[in-house]
Formats: sequence, structure tokens, C-alpha cells
Amino acid sequence: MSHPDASSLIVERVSVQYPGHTGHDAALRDVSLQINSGELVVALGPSGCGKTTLLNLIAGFLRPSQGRVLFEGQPVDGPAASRGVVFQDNALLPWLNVIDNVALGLKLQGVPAAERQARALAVLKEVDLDGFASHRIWQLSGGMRQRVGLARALAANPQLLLMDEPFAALDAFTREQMQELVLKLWQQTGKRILLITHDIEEAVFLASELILMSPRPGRIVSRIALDFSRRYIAGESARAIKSDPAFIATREHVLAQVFAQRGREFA
Ligand SMILES: Nc1ncnc2c1ncn2[C@@H]1O[C@H](COP(=O)(O)OP(=O)(O)OP(=O)(O)O)[C@@H](O)[C@H]1O
Repeated sequence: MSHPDASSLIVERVSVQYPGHTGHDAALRDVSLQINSGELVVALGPSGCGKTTLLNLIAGFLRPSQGRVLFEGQPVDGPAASRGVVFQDNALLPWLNVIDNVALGLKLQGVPAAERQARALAVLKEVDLDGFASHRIWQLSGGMRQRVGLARALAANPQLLLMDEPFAALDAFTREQMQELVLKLWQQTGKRILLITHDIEEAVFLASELILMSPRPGRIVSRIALDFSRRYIAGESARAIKSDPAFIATREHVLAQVFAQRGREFA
């Protein structure tokens, strides 16, 4: 692990055991992780390896059975605006229009109407949705809805953005567009990001640090530092990167590790 800065997110030897489970099949066992500023950490692993449990711990929706989670030097003991969450199903309110969905969290925080309007419009622009503020949610495509979910999380100006399989329901083309949007936002806002996925290519493309997880018990089995996302930010195209032999070799290496885990699981 690299050295933490004062604003790091630190997960320290955390275990989570849901009722009815033993240590052997704990959702998480002895997991440690750190997200420093400027990092885009991707957690990759098969269903049931504890990815959502890990994200829920960091979001403050869940408490560990053992270990602790610290953010900016303080224990995480509940949700906070500084840790924004983008959900897989985007969790938008269909009876509100786009801008009211984006501004909802600000309204709950008591931000005055004119300011929340201005901030919501600014983040809609960041996610390339200017012009859609008055649209109803049902008028939007799946990719646009995910952009609204992303804008809503960004509106509160979180220091850490937590994304739970945000593109799982999208078609391949829209998914690639959203990956590029995440990298653009990562570059422009400098926010640290934790994204969870079970898509190997997505993980290898986006991660500055990739953590590979394995189930029963949920744990981190390997960590790999990667630079494909920084190459994208430096100006190389996504297509050029994803067809580069170095990218393909890394993807195959990660795939082999995932299959090795599964072989062990079913042996
Ligand atoms: N509320 C709960 N009560 C009991 N067991 C749970 C609960 N939530 C998750 N689990 C179990 O904990 C383990 C880890 O689940 P988790 O959802 O964190 O994994 P995941 O990697 O996100 O899976 P997926 O990719 O399918 O979403 C699984 O065995 C799951 O069945």
C-alpha cells in the first residue's frame, strides 16, 4: 500500500459477517484498502465476493463486524455528502424532472433554491446533459438516466465518488461512452473514485489501481497498479488503448486470475 495522505479513505482489516454466516463464508474477511487523492480504484470480482458490501461500508450504510473505516482521519459512522454514491439502477424519482432529481440532495441539505438550481445546471453540463433539465425521467435513455444519477452524486461536491456497477444495465456502446465520461470527470474534478464492476475490460481500462476480489469469504486476492486510464487522459483514444497488445495482455492476465479463483472455488 502507498502512503496515506490526510484525506485518504482507509479500510483497515475489516470483516463483515451477515447473520447466519460463519467466518468461513463471511461477506468480507480481513479486507484492507486505501484510496488516496488522484486514485481511481476499481474492485473487480465475481458475484458474491463482497463488492457491494465493501462499497456500503465506505458509504456508511453498513458497519463492520471487525476493523474500521476512516475518511479524512475520522471514523465513518453513517452516510455523508463528502462520500457520494451512484447506484446501479440510478435510483431516480420518476415523478420529478431531471433538474429536480439532481438538486434533491441539495434541497435536503437546505441549500437555497437559486444556488441549488445553479449547481444542478452546472453538473448537468459536466455530464453532457445541458438542455435536458426539464425532461422527465421516462423520456431519457438508460445511459442518460445514469448521467443524471452521476450528476446528482456530483452536485453535493463529494470528495469520494462511490459507483456500484453503474453501467451494468447499459448496452456496450453506451457503456463505453460512460467509461470515457467517468475518466473525463476524474480528470476535470480530481475526485477520488471507487468503482465496482464484474466486467474485466472495464476494470482494466478505468483503474489506476485494480483490486481483485474472491468470494467465500469475500477478500482481496490481488492488487495491480495500471496506467491505461492515465493514457486516455493524456489524449490516446479508448479504441487505441483497448486494442494495444499491452492492454490485451493485462486483460488476459486478470482473466486468468479470475478463472484461477473460480477453479479453486469449485475444486
Ligand atoms: N443483507 C444481507 N444479509 C445476508 N447476506 C448478505 C446480505 N447482503 C449480502 N449478503 C451475502 O454476502 C455476500 C457478499 O454479497 P455482496 O452483495 O457484497 O457481493 P457482490 O460481490 O456485490 O455481489 P454481486 O456482484 O452479485 O452484486 C454474498 O454471499 C451475499 O449473499
